[in-house]
Amino acid sequence: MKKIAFIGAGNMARAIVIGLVNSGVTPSDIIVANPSPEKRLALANEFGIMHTDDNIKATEFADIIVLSVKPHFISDVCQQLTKACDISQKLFISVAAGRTVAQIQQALACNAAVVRVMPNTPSQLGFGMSGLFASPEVNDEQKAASGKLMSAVGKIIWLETESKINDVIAVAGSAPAYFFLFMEAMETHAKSLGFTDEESRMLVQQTALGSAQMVAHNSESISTLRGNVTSKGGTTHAAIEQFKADGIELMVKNAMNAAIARAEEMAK
Ligand SMILES: NC(=O)C1=CN([C@@H]2O[C@H](COP(=O)(O)OP(=O)(O)OC[C@H]3O[C@@H](n4cnc5c(N)ncnc54)[C@H](O)[C@@H]3O)[C@@H](O)[C@H]2O)C=CC1
Ligand SMILES: O=C(O)[C@@H]1CCC=N1
Repeated sequence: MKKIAFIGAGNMARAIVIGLVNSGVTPSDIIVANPSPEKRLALANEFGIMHTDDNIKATEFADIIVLSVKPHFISDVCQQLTKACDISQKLFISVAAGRTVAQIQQALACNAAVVRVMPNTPSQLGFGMSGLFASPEVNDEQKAASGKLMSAVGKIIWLETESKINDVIAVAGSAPAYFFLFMEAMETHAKSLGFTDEESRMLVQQTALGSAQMVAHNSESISTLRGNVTSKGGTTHAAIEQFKADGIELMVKNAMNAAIARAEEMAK
């Protein structure tokens, strides 16, 4: 594996670093740069990776630079990196939502090889789902390296067009939060039904885990799995009909489209 620098040591960088180290990448081949010490020191102490407060040093150390700062910092960070040694041969991987290849290359002041990745936080457990788009400047070796890097933390799909990144945001990048919201709502009502905090958490957690495992381990459609739980005229039927009457399909579609619209707006 090549040397990898993370610029920004927040949630997403942490998720990918944990996944990489757990998948066997040598910790001393990873460096994380962050101006404030807390998050980078926590990562360095927990996983034995290198750390610095200097983005340029991290960039000079690595072959692959993972841009993992908030979208509104991407341009400033890239402009700063142009002061590092020759960056033209490095591979830049951006996980930022709403920042295009063209914007990144403009800030880097060169037609650098850029792979846009839209990962999600389950990457920290090796259960990530990422969509990847490679700019035309990315060569076969760099494409393979970025695919290998993200495959270390979950499943990947390659995208033919950059705009599909926004669709991946809606279906996977933002989506863990949708499931958490649903689980939170169930947990809250379980408590109001009189279960203890611990019982509520376990009831919801184990049911979500079991359901996801059933989807992963069955070839039947998700719709069939739902049907198998739903006895005609029974309790599940009553619940599902209530969800439908309250407009769950439209709610989900509108929420996903809102994520896409926001990503498009952020790219302007
Ligand atoms: N959190 C998520 O579930 C996902 C996030 N993303 C993308 O990942 C990127 C990072 O998001 P999070 O990790 O959630 O944010 P975060 O706020 O947790 O982490 C960003 C980190 O960057 C650091 N930082 C700020 N300015 C910096 C600079 N000039 N140089 C170096 N580091 C700097 C901050 O101190 C912070 O630790 C965003 O662009 C977001 O769109 C993509 C997919 C999923
Ligand atoms: O909320 C966001 O903008 C980022 C991108 C996908 C997940 N978190």
